[in-house]
Amino acid sequence: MTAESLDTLTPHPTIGIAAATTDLSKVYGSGDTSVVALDRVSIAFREGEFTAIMGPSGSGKSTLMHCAAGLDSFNSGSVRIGTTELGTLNDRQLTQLRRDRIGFIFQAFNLMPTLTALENITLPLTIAGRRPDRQWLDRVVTMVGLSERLDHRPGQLSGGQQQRVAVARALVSRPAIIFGDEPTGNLDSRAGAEVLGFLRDSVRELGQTVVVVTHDPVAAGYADRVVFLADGRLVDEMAHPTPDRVLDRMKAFDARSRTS
Ligand SMILES: Nc1ncnc2c1ncn2[C@@H]1O[C@H](COP(=O)(O)OP(=O)(O)OP(=O)(O)O)[C@@H](O)[C@H]1O
Repeated sequence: MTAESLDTLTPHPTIGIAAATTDLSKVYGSGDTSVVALDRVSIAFREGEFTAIMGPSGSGKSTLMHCAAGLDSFNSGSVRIGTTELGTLNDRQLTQLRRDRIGFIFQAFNLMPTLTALENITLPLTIAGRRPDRQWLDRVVTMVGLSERLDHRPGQLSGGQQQRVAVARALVSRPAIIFGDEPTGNLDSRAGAEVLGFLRDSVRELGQTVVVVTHDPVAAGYADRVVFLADGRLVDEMAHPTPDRVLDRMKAFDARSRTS
């Protein structure tokens, strides 16, 4: 094969990529007490793909997510959302980008207790001074099964329902990417499965890009691919994961780290 024909097979690096990091490094502290949380991590999150980030405790999962989502600063390398390099933005622009282009789902739901489910879902749009697209809002609310609960406040909803409100809130502004930090960590397995099912539906039916950090092989089984971190480095990747295969891979890492 000629170099020319090879080149035509190589996808353009920005097309179809919702977010990417290149040689991303993050160090906490300085001197003897410094910790390298991320060590030159390069990863791309393709549009319309569901990625799970896994790895042992302290391997850098949350740090990677926070840096990729513009929630945390980094020491070197670069992060982009779509074609926007985060390093070129000032604080105001970064806040705006997070608000308009990124959806967040946290373990602790982070809903406003005094607002109804509907008001919570539309809050990012209200803050941005945008009107909800009624059809889209209806589609999102129906997809997460909240049509009958829109007037309820978070305190009147189960944990699973509250997280579904958070999923709808993340989806409603049609962000370039949704980041979830242990989004099912506070839910029982049934409610967790529902929330993960909705996230997967949003990828399949709405073309949403989703990235979640998780410890749970069952949760990772909902993703299109799993990336594994260890000691701040990307060490492995698995396409079309199943919980059993993910568990086997994690056991293999554990065995290797015990013998090294
Ligand atoms: N604010 C901080 N100050 C100092 N060190 C930190 C800070 N936050 C994280 N670290 C360190 O950076 C490394 C990566 O942490 P991180 O929270 O990203 O890992 P994680 O894989 O998400 O862990 P877990 O699964 O336990 O949540 C760890 O060694 C951690 O102790």
